[in-house]
Order: sequence, then structure tokens, then C-alpha cells
Amino acid sequence: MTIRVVMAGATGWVGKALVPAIGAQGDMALAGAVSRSSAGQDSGLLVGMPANGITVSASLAEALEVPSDVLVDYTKPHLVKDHALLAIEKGRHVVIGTSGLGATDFGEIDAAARANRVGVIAAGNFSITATLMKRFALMAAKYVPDVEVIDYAGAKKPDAPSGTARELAEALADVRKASTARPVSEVSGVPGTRGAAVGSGEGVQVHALRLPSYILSCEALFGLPDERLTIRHDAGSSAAPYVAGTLLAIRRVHEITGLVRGLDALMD
Ligand SMILES: NC(=O)c1ccc[n+]([C@@H]2O[C@H](COP(=O)([O-])OP(=O)(O)OC[C@H]3O[C@@H](n4cnc5c(N)ncnc54)[C@H](O)[C@@H]3O)[C@@H](O)[C@H]2O)c1
Ligand SMILES: O=C(O)C1=N[C@H](C(=O)O)CCC1
Repeated sequence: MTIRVVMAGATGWVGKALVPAIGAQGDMALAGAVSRSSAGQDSGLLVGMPANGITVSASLAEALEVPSDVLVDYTKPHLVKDHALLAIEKGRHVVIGTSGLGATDFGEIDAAARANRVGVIAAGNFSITATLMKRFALMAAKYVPDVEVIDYAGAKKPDAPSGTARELAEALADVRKASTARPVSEVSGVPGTRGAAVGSGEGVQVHALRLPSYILSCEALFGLPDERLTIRHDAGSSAAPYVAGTLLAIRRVHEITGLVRGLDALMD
């Protein structure tokens, strides 16, 4: 069976890497492409390939008029939730790469996917080594109660925390034991400098830095008396690391009803 894929964000940094990769898979075909700025143009030519006959649509609604199986979204944080809900309503499975969503949004997406009997796979980071960072950090949280997260990205990133840090902090918050740090509500000075609590229960403090020169890095820091463990992921400047994980999610999403969060759920 050929999986027919609609790529939202086809001309973006990640979309430009995914369009040729989808075309190169024997079991997938591009069925639609969305990019507001390049509507009407051939999606292959736009990403430096030969013409592929798939014209870029100006909106997702337009792209979904043609039959397809899976929406892949790498657009913008303010668009992704509406895109996911629209595709679900139209009976498509969804792979979410775009950052900006948290547990409450994902709860709504899960409910909609279950109601429409489709699958959604969302990962804050589809790279293998970022997924390993999450897995190792979750292992460490079983043994070390005190953990905080530092999220590093470029100055122009529109959302904070990053999808990587948000998924990590929310997952850590679900398993962590009680922190020994003084509660932020009891801190004097400028308590906001202690970061924001992300996730359920007491949450995990996340500190987001936005500075020129960073691409995307994320650290989970674990502290015990007189010792410390840092688990850190650094992304490079190409979108290549996200391609294989996204292709895996496209292949597996039809097996799921409702939402699965994190590439780690697919890795075993
Ligand atoms: N989960 C992951 O592994 C992962 C990896 C890389 C990036 N991301 C996230 O994915 C998102 C996209 O990243 P990027 O660097 O490719 O972004 P980008 O800015 O390079 O590309 C965004 C794309 O969205 C399109 N777009 C903008 N407005 C639109 C609209 N109104 N309708 C339809 N399309 C529209 C643009 O035309 C472009 O094709 C970000 O949130 C980023 O943080 C996630
Ligand atoms: O460049 C970005 O923006 C990235 N965003 C993802 C995030 O928000 O975690 C991860 C990869 C790069």
C-alpha cells in the first residue's frame, strides 16, 4: 500500500528535507503540499528536485480536498493545532513535528483523534539522539529527585520552551520524585529567574535561553549532594536528523488510535 502524504510547511527548513525523502520511499507518495508563500508552484521544483506534479496549496483545507492518508506538519506554533484538528476531522492520520503545543492541547488532539478513529504521533524532537536524551533522562529521574531543564535556541525562535524541552519536562514531571529545592513561592529576589514549572504536579523548572549562535540544545541536569549528572543534546545546522524519525512516524501512525507523544514510543 502506498501511504499518501500531505506535507504542511513544504518549503520550510524541515519541509525541504522531507519532500524529497518522502518521494524517495517506495511505500510513500507526496499527495499534497502546503506553503502560503509558494502557492501555485510545483513542490518538487521548489525544493530543488525535478517537477513532481504536486502543486503547492495556499491552505491545508485546500490540500485536503484531494484524497490522502497522513498529514505531516512542520509549520508554525500558532497554526499547528488547527491544522491537526482539521486533518483529524477529515479522517487523516497526523504526524506533528511543529513545536508550541503542551499537555492541554495534546489532550484535545487525542480526544478528537479517538472520536474520529485516527492516529496522531507528535514528537518535540524526531532525531534519534534527542530521543535517547529523553529516554536516559527518564531513567535518571527514577534515582535522582532533583532535576531541572535548560533549553537553548536561537534568538528568533518564536516559542518557548522548545518542543524538545517541553516534551522532556512534561515526561519528567510525570515520573519525578519530590524536589529538595526551596519552593519557588518561597524564593525572595526575582523568583522568575528560577524558570517556569512545566508539567504535572510540581512540574520541572525549565530555563529557556534565546541567543544568536545557538541552534537547538537541551540539557537535563540532575543534582545529588556533591555530585551532578548532565544529559545534553545538541542539534546541528541541517534538518537531516529529523527525517528518519518523521518517516518512521508516517509508516506507523496508521497502527494507532488517538495520540502517541514522543519518538521513544516507536523505538523498541
Ligand atoms: N519535532 C522536531 O523534530 C522538529 C525539528 C525541527 C523543527 N521543528 C519545529 O517545526 C516547526 C517548523 O520548523 P522549520 O524550521 O521547518 O520552520 P520554517 O519557518 O522554516 O518553515 C515553516 C513552513 O510553514 C509554512 N507556513 C507558514 N505560514 C503558513 C500558513 N499560514 N499556512 C501554511 N503554511 C504556512 C511556510 O511557508 C514554511 O513552509 C517549528 O515549530 C520547529 O520548532 C520540530
Ligand atoms: O529549529 C527549531 O525550531 C527546532 N525546533 C524543535 C523544538 O522546538 O524542539 C527541535 C528541532 C529544531
